[in-house]
Amino acid sequence: GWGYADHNGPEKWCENFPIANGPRQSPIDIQPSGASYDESLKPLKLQYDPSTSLDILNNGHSFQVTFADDDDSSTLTEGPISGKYRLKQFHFHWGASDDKGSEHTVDGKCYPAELHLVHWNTEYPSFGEAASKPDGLAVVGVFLEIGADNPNLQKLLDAMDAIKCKGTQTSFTNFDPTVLLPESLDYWTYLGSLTTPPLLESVSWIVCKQSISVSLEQMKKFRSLLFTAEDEEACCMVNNYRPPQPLKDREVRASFK
Ligand SMILES: NS(=O)(=O)c1ccc(-n2ccn(-c3ccc(F)cc3F)c2=O)cc1
Ligand SMILES: [Zn+2]
Repeated sequence: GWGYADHNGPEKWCENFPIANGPRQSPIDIQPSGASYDESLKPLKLQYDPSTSLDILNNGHSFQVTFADDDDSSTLTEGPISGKYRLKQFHFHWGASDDKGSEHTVDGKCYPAELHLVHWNTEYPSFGEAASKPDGLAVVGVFLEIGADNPNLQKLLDAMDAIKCKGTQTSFTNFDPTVLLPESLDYWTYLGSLTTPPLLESVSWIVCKQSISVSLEQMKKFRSLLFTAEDEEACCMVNNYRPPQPLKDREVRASFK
């Protein structure tokens, strides 16, 4: 299966997923000077109900917190999108060292990690249906920057001992992902794709300009997770990011001046 190693990583994905070379692939390098301020863009409206958080899982590519999405308890509205999108899961991408790890970059600057909050358009009957539609998904991206210990990450970090290996999961309830958002919700937005296979071109990307902090010790905890299952030779879960892809015929809009 696909992964992030030399034999199965981003440069090889096109062999099984030809859309990897498609017209609206993600991530991209965001160049603020090339983004156009759009006064019609609304502030993001994120309304999350902590009782919808279900569990935390190591899926062999990242760790993700999954949410109950059978009603409109946790939604994203306004921003660059029309209609209502339900939160399905959030996860992270990170590096083996602090000089890399994010998927989006800003004028070529990499961050040590990037958070993705994945939502699907309730116009469609399910996540799976929405994932194949050009306006089916909306992902909010938040950069993590090395700094002070971030207490809002602690609950996630404490759960990591229980999900060290691929295929492990544990209950993860009463978590409000709002605590992971930066104080300013200024954002860049563009039309893109999932950044891992199946690389579907169904994502309205919303990348926050402001980052949140993560300490060096907290990053070490992320890097203690494993790509591998219990019965396999251990391989640290690091560098689980796709590099920036060609912008091609797309514009990036900014919600701020
Ligand atoms: N990194 S990201 O762009 O936020 C990202 C990358 C990949 C996924 N992803 C992987 C498999 N799926 C998926 C799961 C169930 C389904 F029915 C359809 C999917 F595409 C998915 O949404 C979800 C989010
Ligand atoms: Zn992601």
